[in-house]
Amino acid sequence: MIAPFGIRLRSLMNKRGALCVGIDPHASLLSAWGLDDDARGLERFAMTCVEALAGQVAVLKPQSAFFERHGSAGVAVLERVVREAREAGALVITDAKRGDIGSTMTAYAQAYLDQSSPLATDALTVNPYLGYESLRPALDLAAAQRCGIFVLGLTSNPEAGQVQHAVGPQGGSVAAAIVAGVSADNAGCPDLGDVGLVVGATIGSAVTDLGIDLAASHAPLLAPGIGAQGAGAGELAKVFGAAVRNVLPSSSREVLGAGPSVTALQDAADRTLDACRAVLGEP
Ligand SMILES: O=C(O)c1cc(=O)[nH]c(=O)n1[C@@H]1O[C@H](COP(=O)(O)O)[C@@H](O)[C@H]1O
Repeated sequence: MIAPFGIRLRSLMNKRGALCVGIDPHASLLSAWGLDDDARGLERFAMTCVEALAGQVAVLKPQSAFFERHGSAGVAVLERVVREAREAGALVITDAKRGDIGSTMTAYAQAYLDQSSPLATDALTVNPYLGYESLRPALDLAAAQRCGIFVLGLTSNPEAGQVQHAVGPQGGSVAAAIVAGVSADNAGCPDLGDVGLVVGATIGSAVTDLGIDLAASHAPLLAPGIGAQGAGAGELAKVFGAAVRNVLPSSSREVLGAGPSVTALQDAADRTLDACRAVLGEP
């Protein structure tokens, strides 16, 4: 039987280095690559990313919205991207940030995590702000299918603190309550668990300010915000402190902007990985 997601992720981070490249086919990037903003351009763009990077980086993270905006033809491209990236040896996190009442969450979980679904992936980003327990159907199906879940914790957008830093009735922040839920689900894992957290590389001192112990959660820590949103590898040590070993830095636009040349994309990913390694150390 396939190993649980956290074990597969650690093993690939050790082998290929801790880097996730996001496949975010913005209209402006399609244009910069000389492609039309339609499903054919999308397919060319996304499959070039797969060709360049799926055999090289540990994780690829296609962002569903950029595929959905091309309708059913775009979703068909997403299916192909996820399938072929996995076949080429990368782990795939589908970034769809799903979140709904539990009964609907079951259907989202089946769409992405049931390994017989056309959209079957290794891990899914989810939004816990309907309450952590609303995610339970996805957490359960992920565990049964040896998949991962990445729960939004402290996101990289500037307005995130309005909700995530807010103090709840028990006196702790909303984000700390989400991290507590993740920690409970990963309890007993010796290293990385299957339930990750999304913590932006742009958030400065929020983790320490809110008294959050990320290392104790055993969560893989997906850290977007490297590059286009202004964070560099240098921010990682400051944001994550003792948890840096569990960080999976993520960059989309900065790497994608190097295309459409396959070798230029590979070099850009290598440069980002080298910069992160200088901070995170060798795995
Ligand atoms: O879940 C994410 O990946 C995510 C969380 C977050 O807090 N901030 C964030 O930017 N992202 C995603 O990361 C990608 C942005 O990457 P850049 O182009 O490198 O800025 C987009 O797909 C975002 O949806």
